[in-house]
Amino acid sequence: MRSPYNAEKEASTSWSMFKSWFPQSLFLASFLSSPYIFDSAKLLVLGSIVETGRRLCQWLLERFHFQYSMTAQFSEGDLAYEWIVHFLVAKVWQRSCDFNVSAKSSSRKWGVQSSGSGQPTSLGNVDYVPTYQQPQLFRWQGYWLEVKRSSGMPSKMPSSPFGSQMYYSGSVFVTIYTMDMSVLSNFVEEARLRYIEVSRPNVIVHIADTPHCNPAFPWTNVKCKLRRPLNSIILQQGVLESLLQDAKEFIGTEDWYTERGIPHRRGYLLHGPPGSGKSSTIYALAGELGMEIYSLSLASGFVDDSFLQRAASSIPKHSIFLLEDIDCAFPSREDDDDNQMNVMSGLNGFLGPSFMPSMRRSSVTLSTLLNVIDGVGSEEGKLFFATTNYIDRLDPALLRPGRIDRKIPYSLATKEQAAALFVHFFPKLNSSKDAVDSIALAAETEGNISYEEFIAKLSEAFASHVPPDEFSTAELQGYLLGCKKQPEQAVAGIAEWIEQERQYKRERRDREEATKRKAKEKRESLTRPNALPVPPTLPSGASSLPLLLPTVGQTAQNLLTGVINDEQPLSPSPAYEASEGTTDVGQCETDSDVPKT
Ligand SMILES: Nc1ncnc2c1ncn2[C@@H]1O[C@H](COP(=O)(O)OP(=O)(O)OP(=O)(O)O)[C@@H](O)[C@H]1O
Repeated sequence: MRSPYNAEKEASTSWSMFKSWFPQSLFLASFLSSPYIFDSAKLLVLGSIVETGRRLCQWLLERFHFQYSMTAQFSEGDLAYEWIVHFLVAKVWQRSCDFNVSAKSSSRKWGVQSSGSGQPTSLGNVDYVPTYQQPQLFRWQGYWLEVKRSSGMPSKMPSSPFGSQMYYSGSVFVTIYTMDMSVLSNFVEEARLRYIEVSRPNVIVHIADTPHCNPAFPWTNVKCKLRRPLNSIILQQGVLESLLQDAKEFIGTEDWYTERGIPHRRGYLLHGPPGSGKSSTIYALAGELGMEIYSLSLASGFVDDSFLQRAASSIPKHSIFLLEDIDCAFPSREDDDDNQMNVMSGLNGFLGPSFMPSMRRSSVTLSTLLNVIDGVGSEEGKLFFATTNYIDRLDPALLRPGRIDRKIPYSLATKEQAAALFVHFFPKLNSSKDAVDSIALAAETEGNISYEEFIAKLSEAFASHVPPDEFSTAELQGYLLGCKKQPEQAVAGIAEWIEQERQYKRERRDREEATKRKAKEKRESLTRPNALPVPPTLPSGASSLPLLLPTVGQTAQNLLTGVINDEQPLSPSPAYEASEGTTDVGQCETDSDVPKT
C-alpha cells in the first residue's frame, strides 16, 4: 500500500523530470517538424519500397527462370560445342562488333562472311572470327533463346613431365524459355545437321600435338582437309572397295554386335613402306564415310600412357581413331642400341629419358596400348586405324583379331600403279588448254587417235621404264609434279630420273652404313674392359647446354663404366692410365672420335 509520504515524493520527482526534459522535447519537436527531415524520411521510405520492389522483381524473375526456362552448357573441346558455335556464328553472332582477324590456314575457324549469305566461312586469305562476349537474345522457331559466352578461365593442368601448365577452356550457355526438353534437343539437332552439312566437303582431322592442353580434351588442333576422292588413291585392284565395304558394314551393324555381346569396334592395320598411300587411304575413307579423324602419332615425344588414355577416352562415337607409327611402342634392336649408345655417352643418363627421348621410341607401354585399342574407358562404335612401316616389330598380342581385324599390306609402286598414276595426272578436263591442244596435235600426228588413247599409250611407255617395287607412289608423284603439263616430257625424262634417284639412294645408304659402323666401333670401345671414359656427344638440339654437362656426363659415364667392368675404378687414376691402360689408350688414339685424356 502506497503511503501519502511516498506519493508526494513521486510527484515531486516527476515534476522535476518534466522540468528538465521540457526544453529538450521542444527542441526535438521543432527539429522533427523541419521540412528537411521530413523530406529525408519520405525519401527513406520511398527508397525502401523501391528496393523491396526491385528485390521482389528479381526474385520473381529468378523464379520465372527457374520454372519456365532451361539452360544448356556447351564446353569447349566437346564436339557439341563446335555445332553450337557454328550455328551461332551463322545465325546470331553475324552482327558482332568484335572480331578476331587471323590469316587463313588449314586450322578450322568459324568465320563470318561480309556478304551476309549466312554461311560461316573464310574470306580470301583472312578469317574473321566473332568474339562475342555480351549476352544476346534471339528467337528460334517461336521460342526466345538467350546466349552467353564465358571466356576461358585459366585452370591448372595436372602435373605432367613438363611441369604443371595452365590451359583455357570456354563455354557457351544457351537458355531457352520453355520447359519442353524436346525444344532443346531439336535446337541441338539442327545445329548438328548444319555442322555436318558445312563440313561435308572437308575431312576434319583432330590432332593431339601438344602436351600443354586441356586435360579433359587433348585434341586441341583441328585441321580442315579438302575431301579426297577415293578414286585418287591408286592401289591394287579391289583393295579400296573391300575396305570401304567392310567399314560400311561395321557401321551399320551396331545392334548385331550388341545382341551377341561382341564389342562394337573394328581395327585395321595399314602396313608398308613410306609414301605408299596409307594415310591418304584413311583420309579418303573418312571423307567417304563422313567421319572425323582423331589422329595421334606415337612417335611424338610427349605421348605417354596417361596422355594416350585421356586422348582415346575423349573421342566421340562414330569417329576414326588413327594411331600413326604404332611400331614406336615396340622399338627395334637398332633403336635399343641407339638408346644404349646415348646412355653410354652419359648424357641420356644425366638428363633422363623424358628430356632426351630416342628418335623413335615411344614412352607408351604395351599394356596401355592394348587397353586403349580394346576400348577400355571409352565409347565403342569407332573405327580404329593404325599405320606402320615395320609390321615385324609389332607384338603378336596387338595383331590378334578383335584388336586388329584386318591387315592391309601396301607396297612400292607396281607397273600397273605407275601407269594408273600417270593417267590420273593427265585427265582431259583438268589439263590446261595449251597442254590439251599440244597433246591433241601430237595425238593427231600419231595417227588420229583420241586424247584418252594417246595418254593410255604414253602411260604404258612411262610404266615400262619404272622398275616394279623400287619406287614409292609418293616418289613417282613427286617426279610427275615436275612435268604436270607435259606428259610426253614425263615419259622422255623418266629413265634419267630413275638413274639419278638410284645414285642418290646409293650414296645415302653408304653414308648410313658408315655412321652405323662408326657407332658400333664406339660402342665396342666403350664396353671393352679398361676403356677410357668418353665425353658425352651432344645432340644437335642441345648444343647450348651449360658447360657443366660434360663434367656431369663424364661422371655418369664413369659410373656406368664402373658398372660394366666391376674391377675398374670409377674414375681412372693416373697410375691406372700408365700401367694397365696402355693398350687401350693406344686403341683410343686411333679412334678420331675418342679423345685421349
Ligand atoms: N597409292 C597411292 N595413290 C595415290 N597417291 C599416293 C599413293 N601413295 C602415296 N601417294 C601420294 O604420296 C603422298 C604421301 O602419301 P601417304 O602420306 O598416304 O603415304 P604413307 O604410306 O602414309 O607414308 P608414311 O608411312 O610415311 O606416313 C600423298 O601426297 C599421296 O597423294
